[in-house]
Formats: sequence, structure tokens, C-alpha cells
Amino acid sequence: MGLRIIVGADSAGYDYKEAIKADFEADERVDSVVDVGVGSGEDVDYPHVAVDAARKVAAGEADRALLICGTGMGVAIAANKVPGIRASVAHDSFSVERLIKSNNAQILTFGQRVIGLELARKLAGEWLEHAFDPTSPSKQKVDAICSYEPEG
Ligand SMILES: O=C[C@H](O)[C@H](O)COP(=O)(O)O
Repeated sequence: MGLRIIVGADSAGYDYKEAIKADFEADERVDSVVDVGVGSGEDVDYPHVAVDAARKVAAGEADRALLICGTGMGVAIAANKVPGIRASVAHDSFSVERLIKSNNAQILTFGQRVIGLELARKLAGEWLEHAFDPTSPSKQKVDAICSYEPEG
């Protein structure tokens, strides 16, 4: 079974979001792609898009989200406000891999003003390959992160 992915961006990340969304839609490793915006010409502040996407992931409506803003930092900071979500910017191959394999993060973020489009597309493709191994030594560290979540 393929991945259910959410994509989202503010206006500073719109172009990359559209390009990578098209890549995902053509990728057999992806079962579904849901776009939470922004749309063309739309201007929504990045925290609202990021939290919308993160809430959907936390609710189990998708497996992962890829969020894009100018730097990737704002959407990551906002997404991490949602309980249960682990999100980070990663602009290199090793970090993208470890974000899944070490941190079991559900949300990857990019900065359109920071990396080139072709690198972003390549990293997004690599991201689909990685899976968290719950028998790995990383599991107890992720569990420790989760132990600091506020009581629900
Ligand atoms: O982290 C924030 C993003 O980069 C956003 O796209 C731009 O935010 P700013 O307009 O506040 O710099």
C-alpha cells in the first residue's frame, strides 16, 4: 500500500508545492495526495496552512505531509505545535533519511528561497523511500520525545 500524503505551502512555497505535488501524483509509491493550499494567487500566513496539514496527519487522515514556505522553518515550527507531530526542515539527503529513520517524523519541510527546485524534487522522491523501523534503537528516543507531550 502506498503513502497518503498532504502537501501545503504559503505563497512563498507555492511553486515548489505545485511541482512536487505533480511528481507525487505520478508516483506509484503514493496512493493519494491532498493539497491543503495555498491556491494560486492566494495569501494565507504559513502557520494556518501548517497547522491544518499537521492536524490532518495527527488525526490519521494522511501518513505524511510535505510543507513548503520561504525557509521551511516557519511551517515546521507551526506544525510542531500540533500534539503528536514531529516536523523539521531538511535540505540534504542524509537529513531527509534520518528525519524518518531516527525521528519517525511525519512532516518534512522545505524552503523555496533556500534550495533549488531540482534538489527539492529529488529529496522529496528520496523521502518516499524511507521507513521508520520500530525495532531500531531509535525507537526509545522517539518514545522519549513523545513522553514529553502534554497530557491529552
Ligand atoms: O518561516 C517563514 C517563511 O519563510 C515564510 O514563507 C516567510 O515569512 P516572512 O514573510 O515572515 O519572512
